[in-house]
Amino acid sequence: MADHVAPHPRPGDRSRDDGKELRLLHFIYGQPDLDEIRGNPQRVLDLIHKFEETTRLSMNVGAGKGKVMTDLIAQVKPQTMIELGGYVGYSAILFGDAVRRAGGKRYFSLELNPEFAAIANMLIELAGLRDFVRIIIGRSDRSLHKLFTSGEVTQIELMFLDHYKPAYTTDLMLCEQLGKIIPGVSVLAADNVLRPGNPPYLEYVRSTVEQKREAAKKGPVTSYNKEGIPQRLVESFLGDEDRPSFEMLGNPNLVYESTLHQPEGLQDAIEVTRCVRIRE
Ligand SMILES: C[S@@+](CC[C@H](N)C(=O)[O-])C[C@H]1O[C@@H](n2cnc3c(N)ncnc32)[C@H](O)[C@@H]1O
Repeated sequence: MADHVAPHPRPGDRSRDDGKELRLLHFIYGQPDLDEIRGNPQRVLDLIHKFEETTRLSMNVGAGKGKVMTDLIAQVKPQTMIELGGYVGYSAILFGDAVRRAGGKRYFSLELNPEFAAIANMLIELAGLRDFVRIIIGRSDRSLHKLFTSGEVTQIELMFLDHYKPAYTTDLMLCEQLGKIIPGVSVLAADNVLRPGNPPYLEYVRSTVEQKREAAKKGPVTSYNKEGIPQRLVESFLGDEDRPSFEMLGNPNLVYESTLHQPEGLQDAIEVTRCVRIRE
């Protein structure tokens, strides 16, 4: 391995490099009734929940917010869904299965950490979703750019944002400037907008066209806005010094309708944002 390649997980990653993700894989593949689990997404998810009774994985979207998403998937019925941040595959299995049941064709899971991606691939295979869910390893902005420029993805139908918190806004701006956010089609669902919180993203998707046009006068965005995002998250995954891979212009003329979906009893919520029209 070239010595300039940073190891995964990087310092600050919340996995704390304690091997719990590998222990999860052993726990699941060590089940005596493995043949009955094969091809059954719910059984794999149940085993992840069981593992979490003793070892907290901490980064899964979880059942409560997961239900918000599976309801949304049943309503939107995307042909293609993209998630930013796959971790060990919990959301890819839950949402990939829901997209398939809703008649969809493909689920892309974009994950930075190749070790997490390898584990997720093994669990997705066990769940019987190998031909449906594709994991793409790398940083989300470059992976999105490649998916768009290769023509594999022509528009955002439903995108789940659950990765490096400061990159939520810039990744959305990248989709906008490449013309992939389509009025009446594109829906965005962002996790962790209350806990730990993502004020720059909420401000962006809730601002008016006038406010965005005003902000755009300052020129392209070349760094991450980290205001109000807890420092431990700013230092996770990409690190405090990191910058977006592209200059982000966005498209200030896109009009969004954005609402918070907070399951009862949870402190966190998912922000669901629909692009409704474009202002000329
Ligand atoms: C909160 S976890 C995702 C949990 C997953 N969606 C679930 O609910 O099962 C965040 C993941 O995003 C990944 N990540 C962080 N920054 C990223 C980036 N810039 N591009 C792609 N993945 C990233 C991390 O490695 C981590 O696995």
